[in-house]
Amino acid sequence: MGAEVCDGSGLRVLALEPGRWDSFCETLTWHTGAPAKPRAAWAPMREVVDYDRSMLAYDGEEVVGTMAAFPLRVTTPGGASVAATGLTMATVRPTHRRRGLLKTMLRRQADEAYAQGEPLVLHTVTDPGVYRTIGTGCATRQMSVVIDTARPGLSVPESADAVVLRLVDPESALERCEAVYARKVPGRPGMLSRQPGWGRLLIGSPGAGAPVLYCVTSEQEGEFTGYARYSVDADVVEVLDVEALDSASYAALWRFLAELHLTSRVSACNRPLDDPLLHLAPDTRQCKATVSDSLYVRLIDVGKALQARTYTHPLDVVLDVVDAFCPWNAGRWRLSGDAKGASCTRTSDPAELSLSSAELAGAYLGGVGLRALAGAGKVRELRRGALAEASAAFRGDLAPWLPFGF
Ligand SMILES: CC(=O)SCCNC(=O)CCNC(=O)[C@H](O)C(C)(C)COP(=O)(O)OP(=O)(O)OC[C@H]1O[C@@H](n2cnc3c(N)ncnc32)[C@H](O)[C@@H]1OP(=O)(O)O
Repeated sequence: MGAEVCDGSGLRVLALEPGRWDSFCETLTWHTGAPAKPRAAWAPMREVVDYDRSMLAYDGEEVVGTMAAFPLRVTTPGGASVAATGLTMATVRPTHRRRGLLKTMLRRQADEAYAQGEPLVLHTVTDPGVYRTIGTGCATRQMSVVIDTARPGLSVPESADAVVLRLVDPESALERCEAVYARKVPGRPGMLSRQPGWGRLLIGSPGAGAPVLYCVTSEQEGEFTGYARYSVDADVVEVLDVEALDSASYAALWRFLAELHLTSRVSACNRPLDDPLLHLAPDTRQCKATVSDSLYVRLIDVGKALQARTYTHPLDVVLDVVDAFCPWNAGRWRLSGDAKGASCTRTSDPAELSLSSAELAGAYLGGVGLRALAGAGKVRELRRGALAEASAAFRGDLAPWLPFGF
């Protein structure tokens, strides 16, 4: 990545050199006012960051902007695994804000992704309104759930009694946990495959004062079938993650968490909106759930992106896309697809639905209905019936979900 002058005042954007990782992390902490972390806490990220695509912005010799990039693969509806750069840790020094620096960095990312044939970029963001200005849409939501375990226990199927649970050191079980996770990834849109360093990064490094992380694993007939990782804070079980290959193991793991001695609540901050967990509680009000936005998607190449997923019902529709930030996407596209595959090509046929790239990105993984967006005036139906057809075809059976932050 070469240098670029941002606004004629000497600002430059350069690729992050590997030797500057520590200063990158310290700068972003300083820019956001977040509590400082020791260098060791950031170290595992070194292994998974894409240095060529990560950026530092300079004013003279002074660093005034940061953006980290991670090479990721995301599951789309239908189970395809699509390469996509994940962008995060985007900060601009308070003295340099509102001068277009973030937009310059995102412009570089979009151009580079397009040149490399990547159909999407992914974002986790702290200010969605700012990212909306470049056409990103919120494509997944997550549920934070607190279960009152002082009330009746979870109602698990009898098959859970045959599941063998073991309490193990998270590090020693890491490889087997990652293998289970990898098998889950194609099954739900929004899930990211993890390159080796990510697993290590998630469980963190034990440090003085850090809560102890436990891992309970499940087995059936000698086969490793799942895991839950958690810590305990007073009477609350704080769940990091739970994955299982079958419903009996899943129920057994949650029952274990709910029955830990001297605890009265289980708190899991990131679960899919349609988590079967909600159906394990005998009393619906035992689970207090709150929903928040999670993964943001920017469609870099509308044609390639819409072809990289399948559609729940047969669909043939002409979309008129409004896209100021990636103008190569703007205009009409004929999208034809079904549960087996899709084609999306340029057309001069009359438009049947009109929407912005941000709305299309929000609906892309199947979590947001086009009809709901139309109800808010964000999608216009130009052929009667096109909205209902497209909305049903875009939606899927499972809620898309981003299982871990990047
Ligand atoms: C998940 C993570 O990224 S972790 C990092 C956490 N990040 C932070 O805590 C960020 C703290 N804030 C910042 O660093 C900066 O304010 C940023 C990165 C959000 C914005 O950087 P800037 O360089 O100021 O943004 P830039 O000038 O490029 O503006 C981009 C667009 O957002 C809009 N915008 C920027 N800041 C604001 C704001 N505070 N309020 C409303 N709109 C805003 C701009 O108007 C512009 O839109 P436009 O082109 O349509 O006018």
